[in-house]
Amino acid sequence: MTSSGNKIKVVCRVRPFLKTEKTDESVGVEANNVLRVTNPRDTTKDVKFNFDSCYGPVVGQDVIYNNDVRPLVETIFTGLSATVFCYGVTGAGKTHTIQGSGTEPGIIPRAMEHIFKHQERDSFDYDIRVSYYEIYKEAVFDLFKQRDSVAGLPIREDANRKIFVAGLSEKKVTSYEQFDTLYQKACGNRRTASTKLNNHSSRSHAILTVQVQWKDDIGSGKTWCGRLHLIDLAGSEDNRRTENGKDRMAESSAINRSLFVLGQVVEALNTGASRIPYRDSKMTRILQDSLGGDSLGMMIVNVSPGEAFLQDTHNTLNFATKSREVVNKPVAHEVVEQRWSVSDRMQHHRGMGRPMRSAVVSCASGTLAASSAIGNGGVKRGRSDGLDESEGEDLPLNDNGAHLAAGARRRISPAGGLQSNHPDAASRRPAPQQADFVQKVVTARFSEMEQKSESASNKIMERVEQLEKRLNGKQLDSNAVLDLFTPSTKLKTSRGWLKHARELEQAGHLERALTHYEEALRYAPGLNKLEAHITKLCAKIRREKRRSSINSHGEANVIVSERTGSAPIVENGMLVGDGDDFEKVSSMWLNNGQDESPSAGKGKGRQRTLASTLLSMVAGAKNGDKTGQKPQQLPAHKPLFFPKVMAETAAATANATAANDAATATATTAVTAAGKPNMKRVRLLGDAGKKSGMIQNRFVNITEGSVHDRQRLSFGTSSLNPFVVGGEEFQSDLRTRLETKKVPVATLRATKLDAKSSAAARLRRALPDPATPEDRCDKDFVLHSGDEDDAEDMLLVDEDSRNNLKKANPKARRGGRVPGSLSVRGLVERRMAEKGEQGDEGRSESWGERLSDMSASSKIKASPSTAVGAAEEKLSLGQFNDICLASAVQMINSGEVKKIMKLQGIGKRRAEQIQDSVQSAGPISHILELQARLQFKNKIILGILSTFA
Ligand SMILES: Nc1ncnc2c1ncn2[C@@H]1O[C@H](COP(=O)(O)OP(=O)(O)OP(=O)(O)O)[C@@H](O)[C@H]1O
Repeated sequence: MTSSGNKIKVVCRVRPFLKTEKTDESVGVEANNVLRVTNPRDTTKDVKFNFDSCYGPVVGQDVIYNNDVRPLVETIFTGLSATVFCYGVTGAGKTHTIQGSGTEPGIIPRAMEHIFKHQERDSFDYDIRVSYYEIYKEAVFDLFKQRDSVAGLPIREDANRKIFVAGLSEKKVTSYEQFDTLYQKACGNRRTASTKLNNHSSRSHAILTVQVQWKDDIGSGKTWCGRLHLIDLAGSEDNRRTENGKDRMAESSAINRSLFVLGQVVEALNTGASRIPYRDSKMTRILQDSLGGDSLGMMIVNVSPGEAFLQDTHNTLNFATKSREVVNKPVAHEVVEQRWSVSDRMQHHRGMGRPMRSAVVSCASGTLAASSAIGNGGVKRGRSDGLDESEGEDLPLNDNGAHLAAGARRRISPAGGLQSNHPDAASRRPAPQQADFVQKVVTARFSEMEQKSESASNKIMERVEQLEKRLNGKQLDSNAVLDLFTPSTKLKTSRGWLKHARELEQAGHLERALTHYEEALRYAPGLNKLEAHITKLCAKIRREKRRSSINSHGEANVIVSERTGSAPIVENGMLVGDGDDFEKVSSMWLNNGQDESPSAGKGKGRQRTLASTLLSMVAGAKNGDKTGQKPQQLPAHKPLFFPKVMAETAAATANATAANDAATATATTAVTAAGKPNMKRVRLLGDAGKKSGMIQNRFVNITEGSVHDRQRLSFGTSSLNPFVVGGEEFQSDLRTRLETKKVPVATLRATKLDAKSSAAARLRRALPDPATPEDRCDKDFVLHSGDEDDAEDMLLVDEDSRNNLKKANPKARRGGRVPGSLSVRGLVERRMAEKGEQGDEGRSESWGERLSDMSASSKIKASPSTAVGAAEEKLSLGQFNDICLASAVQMINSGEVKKIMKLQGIGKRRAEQIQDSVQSAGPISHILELQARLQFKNKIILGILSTFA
């Protein structure tokens, strides 16, 4: 016994070899308390284990009982609680030890006999009650009731934090015979099955609780209550050896899990952990008082002999050794008359009838005086299980798991009933001379408790009243409900959400996990770790979304993130914000414009133009548009990636009569630049010099839908590639990054030339052999930049490569398009050439007309559904290219209402509207417009948009 409590007593028992087993010397008892076991890792060596007692195979049931269990049973007559549990792997002899057989009765029958004999000897009037239940697959079942008719019973905690099984039947027993009848019947209800390792294997943990209650009518007049828990744990199983089928496996995993938790509880108790995981399994919850609680605890470790079980034996003994360190603080329990408890009040308030009126108060064992007992008036209930009166009286438990006893009154000397051999028994035995002192302590504690519970009760009542008022006034929102929860309920709820969140996260459902985590935080605000995890998870979700939406040009498609944010957030160089960020974004641009250095006067102008465009876009979006459609609601809870905002701006500027080319170009360029995860490009826009201007002109052409400069126009490749945007600083930065290979390979790879293109292959051959695939990507990227001049301007091609390029592609020298660049324009040309037509290179021809022309070409027109399918497939593979674009546009232009309906998941009328809208104008601007106005969700549309924007 330590100064602060009692260590759990650990007793080891080795069962004899069974007839079917091969005998050996691997396990043996060396002394009364030393067990020798062959080391499973090195069978030439032995390992020795020390326990309070060790019993070999020939030791009978009576020896163990009399030596170790009897003293513990005696302690219940001092108002203490005691627990004996058998632990070990399957087939090690737990049931034999605790239950025994007809010829060799185990601890339960011996303890009951002992209790009744004690009663006979004693002049006290003991009220003895038993309950017997099992935990099968994490559900509690009453073994005194028929298995089929009962559902799992809940485990609860009473006002004194005592664990009890709610609704469990309790039988009053007055003789051993009466108990035995009940017990034998109940044993038949227990789940057992035959496994390879045990013909009669227990599939559940079984707990018999004996409660002994008496009243001291001579001394203090108090009622005392002692309890004995006798537990047969199910054995841990190695399923490879048991060869369990599906049903047995399910049982086995529940058994193993609860035993694992038991191990964790012991570990936590030994290491002084702040949280002891009692609640992680029903079994540990029930054993809570016996493990580090206020019961006296004894563990019987059952081991099987023989080499075949060496590893199991070793594990069991290691666990048992650890368990020896667990310290309990036993207290004696007094049953007191109690006023209405908090839960009683609540019950009454809810109209659930009268509360019970007794409670158990614990007293530290060292200070408690022994009390004589006289039964008081009891609360009886009619029989519910068909048993006759002689079989035991069935009484309900109150919230505290206590009963009022009934019976005659007799006198006994306080210590008279104690015949303990237990070394600590004397010290725990209450001293009569301390009775007054104890009485005072108990009274003081009780009145303190009463006050506390009174004030808690009042608070709860107040809350309930508030809740009712609000419910009547229908003012209840979820936060109000939250207010009404007690802190512990909040914590429990939070834990529930957390548990689900973790499961979801593990299963890869990140977004659902996130909402669950957020719920958990709502119930338990201020959990820093949780907050940090949520932030991390958000970032992960965004990253994954971005990754999955990189198109073939390495550009991020328009991404709709589910996270909201009050301000634009820069993450990985990408701006993320919610719908309300329109103004913020525009003002940011405006500020940028104002902040431009004098050397970037032009840039400043552009920035301002862009800002005002954005503002007009915002106004347009908020006030509705010319078409008389309903004002568009900016998605409050659908945050937008920055590029989308920019894309909408581009659409607005393209359609606005007041918008000029410069504004359009700036907006479009900005869109492109913003679409890349490098905000430097955006900042550098103001510095863009001649080159930037040239590029802008291209955008003007593209956005306006006319072809000014065919030779320079190359859709979806270099012209739209943000890498070409920017001034010297950006370019040199890019070059450095390329040299150090820090440019994401995916980005570069996405711009790879079509391998089937012979022209591309020719060019590739002309270049020095790239050492790595990444290198090749670099080169391809360069080659695809449009022409040799562009490549040079971008500083991405070294001198040699440039010369090779010139040699391989004489056209490039003249500023012609690089062969193999499969642009839409190229396709148009090709189709026209096939048809024997000369393309009109005049400025008057609109891009829309050309695209329609192209759509009319047989290959694409032949099968619109195939084209759309191909587009979708390409998109899903991240290979969106010009052909996809053309196909998709063609599909929309072809006016297949049903297809639009299907793709957009919208109604027929809406689809017709879209079709009309598309048909009445050039495709590109309208795709953008539709995107902005109608909020297309389809990935093809988003793909198209990102290609243009
Ligand atoms: N001390 C003993 N003396 C004689 N026979 C024993 C002893 N201990 C165990 N046995 C026998 O060993 C076999 C397995 O014992 P038991 O069923 O008690 O194991 P268990 O640990 O309860 O297994 P499970 O966890 O699978 O229920 C039984 O046939 C039992 O009679």
